Parts: sequence; C-alpha cells; structure tokens
Amino acid sequence: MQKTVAVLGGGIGGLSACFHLSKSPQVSKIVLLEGDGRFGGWLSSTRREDGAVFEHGPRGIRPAGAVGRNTLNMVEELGLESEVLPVTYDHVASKNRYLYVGGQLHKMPSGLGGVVRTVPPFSRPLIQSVLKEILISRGKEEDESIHSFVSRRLGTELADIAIDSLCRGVFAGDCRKLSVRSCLPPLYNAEKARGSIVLGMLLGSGPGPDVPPSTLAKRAAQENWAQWSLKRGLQNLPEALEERMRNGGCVEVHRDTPVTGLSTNGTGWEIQLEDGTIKADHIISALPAKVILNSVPVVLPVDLEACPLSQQLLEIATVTVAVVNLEYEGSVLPVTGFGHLVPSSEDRGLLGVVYDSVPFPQHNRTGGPTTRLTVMMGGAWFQEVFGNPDEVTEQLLLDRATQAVTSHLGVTTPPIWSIVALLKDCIPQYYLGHWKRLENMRQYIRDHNLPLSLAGSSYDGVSVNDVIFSGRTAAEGLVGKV
Ligand SMILES: Cc1cc2nc3c(=O)[nH]c(=O)nc-3n(C[C@H](O)[C@H](O)[C@H](O)COP(=O)(O)OP(=O)(O)OC[C@H]3O[C@@H](n4cnc5c(N)ncnc54)[C@H](O)[C@@H]3O)c2cc1C
Ligand SMILES: C=Cc1c2[nH]c(c1C)Cc1[nH]c(c(CCC(=O)O)c1C)Cc1[nH]c(c(C)c1CCC(=O)O)Cc1[nH]c(c(C)c1C=C)C2
Repeated sequence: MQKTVAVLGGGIGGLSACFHLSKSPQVSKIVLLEGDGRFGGWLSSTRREDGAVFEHGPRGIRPAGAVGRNTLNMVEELGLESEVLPVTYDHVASKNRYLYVGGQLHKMPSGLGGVVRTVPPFSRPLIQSVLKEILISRGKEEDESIHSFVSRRLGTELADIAIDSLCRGVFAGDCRKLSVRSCLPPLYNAEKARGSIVLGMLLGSGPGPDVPPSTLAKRAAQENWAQWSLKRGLQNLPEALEERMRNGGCVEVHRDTPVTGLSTNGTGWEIQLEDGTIKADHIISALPAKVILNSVPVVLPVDLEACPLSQQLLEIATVTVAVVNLEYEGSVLPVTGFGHLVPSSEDRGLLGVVYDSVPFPQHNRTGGPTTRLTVMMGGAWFQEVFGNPDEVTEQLLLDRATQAVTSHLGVTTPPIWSIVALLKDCIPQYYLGHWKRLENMRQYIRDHNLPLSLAGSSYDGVSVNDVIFSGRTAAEGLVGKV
C-alpha cells in the first residue's frame, strides 16, 4: 500500500529522510514541515558579496567510514562534486591541532615522534599510557562516563586535559557526564570486543554498515581526504537537497510551517499546524527530542497516555553554544593548524578557536589576505559563565571572543568584521544511560505499533554524517532499502 509520510523538521536529518524516501515507489506523498524560514537547521553559512564565507554551525565533514561514504554518495547524487573543497591528511590543518593550557598553546602529539617523546602539557610520553592500556582488564559497567573510562584505561592526565578538551570540541559537553557508550562507540566497542582500545583499533571490533563507495567517495579515499567543505559553504548541501525535493515530484516542501501538535489513533496521524491540520500514515520526526514534547504536544490513544516515551525524550538534554566569527586584516596567526581547544580546567566558558582560513582559504574574501577565526563558547558551561542565554548581549560575547584571540594568539589588532550567533540548544548531550533510553523508546514504539520513526542528532550521533545516516535509516526502516 502506498503511504503518505510526514517528515517533521527540515534540518539535515529531515532532508536526508525525504531524499531517501523520495526514491521509493511505496510512498505516494511526502510532506516536509519546517518551522523556520530556511531549511538546513544548524547548517548555516553567511556569504558576503566579496566572496567571503563564514560558517555558524558545522564547517568540516569527515569522509571516513560508512557514514562518511554515505554523505559523499549523496553529494555526488546531488551533482555537487565540483563544489567540494577537500582537505587532505598531509595538510597542515590536519596535522596541527593545539591545546591552550597554562596560558600557552601546545601542539597536540601526532605521529610517532609525538607518541614516544614527552610532549607538554603532558608529563610523560603517550606510549607509556598506550602500552599499559593493553594490560588493563575490561570494565564491568553497561555504561560509564567518558572521563571515567579514559582515566581507568589511559590515566587521569589524558582524561583531564585531552579528553576533556575533545568532548568540548565535539559535543561542547562535559566528559564527566557524557556516556562513552553513546558518544564514543568505537572506544566502548573496542574494549568490549578486544579488552583494549589499542587492540580494538589495531584488530577492528566488528563490521559497520555496508555502504558501497560512489566515484566521489573512492576519490576521497584515494586522495586521503581528512575533511571537506563546499565552495559556497555547507549550507549549500541543504539548499541542493531542498531543490531536489521541490523538483522531485512526490515531495511537498513547507517552510515557515511549525508543527504545533500531533495526535494519533494508533494507525495514522493528525498533524496540527498554525493554520490547520494535515493527515499522514507515518511520521518521521527529525525534530530535536525535547521539541517533540515541549512545543509539539503529542496526543496518544488513552491506553498509551502514561507514556514512557515522553519521559525518555525529555531526558535528552541539549547545550547552547555562542559562535563568534571574526575576520582580521592580513595573516595574524602565530601558529598554523585547525585550531585550538581549551580544557575546562583552563577556562570553563571558552571552548576553543577554529582557524578557518587555514583549512579553507577558499572562503576568504577576494583581494588582500585575511584571517578568519571562529570562537566557540558556553556549551555545558553556558549558564554558569554567561547566565541566561535570553539575557546575554552580543557585545559581551564579542568582547569575550576578541579578548580570547588576543590572550591566546597574541592578536592585538581589532577584527575588521564580526558576527555573533547564539545557537540555543544546538548540541544534544548523550549522558550516562542514553543507550537504555533509546532502547526503551524504540521498544515502546515497536510494542505499540506507533507509526513513528525518530531521526536527527538527538539519538545516534551528532556529526553531520551521523545525522544524514539517521535520516536514511529512518526512511529505509519504513520502505526497505532504497
Ligand atoms: C556550532 C556547531 C558546530 C558543529 N560542527 C560540526 C562539524 O564541524 N562537523 C560535523 O559533522 N557536525 C558538526 N555539528 C553538528 C551538526 O551540525 C548537527 O548535529 C546537525 O546539523 C543536526 O541536524 P538535525 O537535522 O538533527 O537538527 P537541526 O539542525 O536542529 O534540525 C531540526 C529542524 O527542526 C526544525 N524545527 C524545530 N521545531 C520545529 C517545529 N515545531 N516544527 C517544524 N520544524 C521544527 C528546526 O527549525 C530545524 O530546522 C556542529 C553543530 C554545531 C551546533
Ligand atoms: C570548540 C567547540 C567546537 C568545535 N567544533 C564543535 C564544537 C562544539 C562541533 C563539532 N566538531 C566536530 C564535530 C563532528 C564530530 C565527528 O564525529 O565528525 C562536531 C559536532 C569535528 C571535530 N572537531 C574536533 C574534533 C577532534 C572533531 C572530531 C573529528 C575529527 O577528528 O576531525 C576538534 C575541534 N573542534 C573545534 C576546535 C577548535 C577543535 C580543535 C582544535 C571547534
């Protein structure tokens, strides 16, 4: 039977679900409902008339693994190959990443030399912790915080400095609260499968999904890409998807159309919008988990009212990040690389600085040289450091960002251009027990045959690749492999 499917949320997760659904003959109609005036969610790029591009959300996508190939396959299907800006592993932006510790920048250890020598801020060579790790017995817990897992296996110094910073640079989160099982599944699985992270990395810990590579994905592997962006910024990806959906036949695309409520009798859905209702046989929600309940009350049949689904969805927390893009005249950086991270022991509110013009000089303005930097602040420490996000001023965030550039990088000239964005609730936090919450939710949906699938960054990974793959998984769960 052909179905009408409503996809809620036109971020990259919802767009990916539509893209894959639209390939199936089993779906007669797809309705994409986006509350904002623009599709793409956190994929947001400012393009200036002089050619400069500034990213407010993600700025680089990794090509590695099944989910990385899957994204590149989609990029090729959208005809965006000539727009890709690759950064290879031998590029300085791939080799050099820094930590700001004790008021100084330290290059993170890399290569054999970095592993066998003592590299400040660490007090002993990494190789010592790595060799000892092989001998440490398996943990017995079903889940553990990332900090506890790494302290146990590799020592507290690595956990306090390197892992603390890494979690700020990916989740804007606190490694003492984040779950190793859900945030870093390769490490968790390596310990489970091989008894050691090191052995798991060397020997592998089980196959991933089978995603055959497109020509573009093969090129990425042959040319050793570490990450990539797009010439017009990553917002070009949702734009190309939107265009494909608009011209694709069976997809009805609505923006400025927030979903205000949902009700189901167990077989189909009624979806409340500001100016009416629509019906659908199935819903793929690519909304942030909390939004499904806070802004979109769900009415379920009476016998399902004491619904544990609601509680589990509400427990998936998010953090707010302030993103400040800065542009400086000339080449002002004292070091070159991807950027630097700041551990929470050094400065709780300042997460890190990306040196955007190093990996992607193509995004600089035409004309004389400039340096583009992005300062990221807040995350799990936002409230503690900056107070209520609704009350913090742009000027305060801008001042804090430029001060950090001065003290961390010695840049004393003021920026020639800046833009401040407050990204409220932008990164979900997979706290301890996240896996169990997911299991309970999915079990509940199965047990009650609810015509509902969940996609997006709230569940199985926050990277653009993970979210695109979650959209595909939700679509294929409904219509089979496309
Ligand atoms: C600052 C930052 C930097 C990042 N850097 C990287 C990076 O370098 N590499 C990487 O791989 N990933 C990165 N990410 C992660 C990645 O960008 C996100 O996880 C991903 O974009 C989330 O996509 P999504 O579709 O799940 O959610 P969203 O983008 O949040 O989309 C959800 C959509 O639902 C809509 N919506 C909300 N409520 C309603 C409603 N009631 N009705 C209808 N629509 C509604 C929203 O408007 C939005 O468009 C970064 C994220 C941030 C915030
Ligand atoms: C300082 C804050 C942040 C920076 N980037 C992000 C935050 C919160 C968000 C982010 N960065 C990455 C991802 C995707 C993860 C993935 O699995 O692909 C997200 C959501 C990529 C990334 N950035 C850093 C690392 C180690 C990774 C993982 C992938 C990779 O190894 O490339 C480090 C890093 N992030 C930021 C800086 C300044 C920095 C290091 C110098 C900014």
